[in-house]
Amino acid sequence: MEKEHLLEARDLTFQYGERVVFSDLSLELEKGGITCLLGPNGCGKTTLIDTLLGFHSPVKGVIELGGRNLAEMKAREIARMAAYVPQTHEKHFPYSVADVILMGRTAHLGFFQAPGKEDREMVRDLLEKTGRLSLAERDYRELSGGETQIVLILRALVQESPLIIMDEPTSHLDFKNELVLLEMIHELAESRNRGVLMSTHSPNQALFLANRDLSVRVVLMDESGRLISGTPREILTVENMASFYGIKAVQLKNEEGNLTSLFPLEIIRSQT
Ligand SMILES: Nc1ncnc2c1ncn2[C@@H]1O[C@H](COP(=O)(O)OP(=O)(O)OP(=O)(O)O)[C@@H](O)[C@H]1O
Repeated sequence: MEKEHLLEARDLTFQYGERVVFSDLSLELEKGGITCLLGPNGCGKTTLIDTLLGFHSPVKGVIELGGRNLAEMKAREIARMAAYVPQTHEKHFPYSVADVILMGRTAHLGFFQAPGKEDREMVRDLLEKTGRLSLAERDYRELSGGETQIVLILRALVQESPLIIMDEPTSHLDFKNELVLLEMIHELAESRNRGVLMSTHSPNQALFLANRDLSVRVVLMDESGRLISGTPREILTVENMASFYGIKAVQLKNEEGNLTSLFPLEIIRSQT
């Protein structure tokens, strides 16, 4: 059966001035599929995400979102197709948490239309369902890093777009909330057929999702513009950890022999 692409990037090249961050990169994101973007600090994960969302223009290549050329789409059209959870978020105004989440509904409203009762109920239901109702009236500016991240994820969920793109969504989350988010991603992909792209520093998250029978792909980048992609088992090898991160890692497997995690042991120091 032909897979349904939500996003297709072909031969993308991006550079800041003279510095090429990635070149001739191709990527497809499908309904029900999860793509984990991994790579060392500064390799270009955020830059790639920003390019896929139209915040940066590639110097070469084409991005199609929902079958349309991204370069010709308006911000509101992009937001209906793809929700975005940023890594950082400026907090200038004294909005309540409920109001910040409500902003996720903007893509569905007319130009001068205010959110209605149904939109507010949707936000309330989501806060209740996720056990965060106590946050609803808090001043968004006063939230901790982890609470902010949760609110930005909830804002993306009410946007109800077929694709969700998250930039290191677990960077501030505690052990339990990391699992809560992974369960949410699982539900989004499996039950709601959404596509998910997330950058992460934890290869184990890709393995966690893949071991739950989801369609998971890993894209591994490095600072020299090298990029490989495949299933978590194909990409998360000891050899690739040495080659892309310069570390010696061990693979841990469960009783069934499935790879469950990678553990970094030591830095590989050159012999010279
Ligand atoms: N606006 C900019 N102008 C010039 N160079 C930039 C700009 N933003 C990022 N860079 C550089 O581009 C490279 C890729 O940065 P990017 O933030 O995409 O990496 P990353 O993989 O997301 O990093 P991290 O894992 O640390 O979040 C880095 O070398 C960074 O210093």
